[in-house]
Amino acid sequence: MSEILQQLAQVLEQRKQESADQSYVASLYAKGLDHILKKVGEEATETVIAAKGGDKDQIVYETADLWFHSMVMLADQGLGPDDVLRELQRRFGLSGLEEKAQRDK
Ligand SMILES: N=c1c2ncn([C@@H]3O[C@H](COP(=O)(O)OP(=O)(O)OP(=O)(O)O)[C@@H](O)[C@H]3O)c2ncn1[C@@H]1O[C@H](COP(=O)(O)O)[C@@H](O)[C@H]1O
Repeated sequence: MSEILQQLAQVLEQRKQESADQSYVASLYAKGLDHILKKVGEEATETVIAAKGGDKDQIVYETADLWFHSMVMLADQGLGPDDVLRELQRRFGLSGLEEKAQRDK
């Protein structure tokens, strides 16, 4: 399933060469990092509201918007889904409580 993340990441890279009036992603790059971060914040808020509402379809829809805009932010910063997946892999099996205890030492 993570194949779609790789495919989307490729499209996001290609959109760096395209014009803002032909592509929504290119228009986000053209508006700059602050605008992309504003979209990430908006989509995060909409995801929270959807989860409070409890409608499963709406939660999936808003989370997809949040993941998509987060991926645009990563691409803008020269990063991609592999970087985040590697970090999740590194954490896998390490209890959040243990990790916090190590950090607080
Ligand atoms: N997955 C997405 C995707 N998810 C959401 N969106 C867009 O993100 C926007 C969501 O923002 P809002 O809900 O705030 O709607 P809005 O008011 O129109 O947005 P703003 O004008 O405020 O930015 C909508 O325009 C959606 O169409 C996406 N746009 C593109 N993609 C992927 O990116 C690819 C490249 O897109 P283009 O660059 O547009 O060709 C597409 O083929 C898709 O795979």
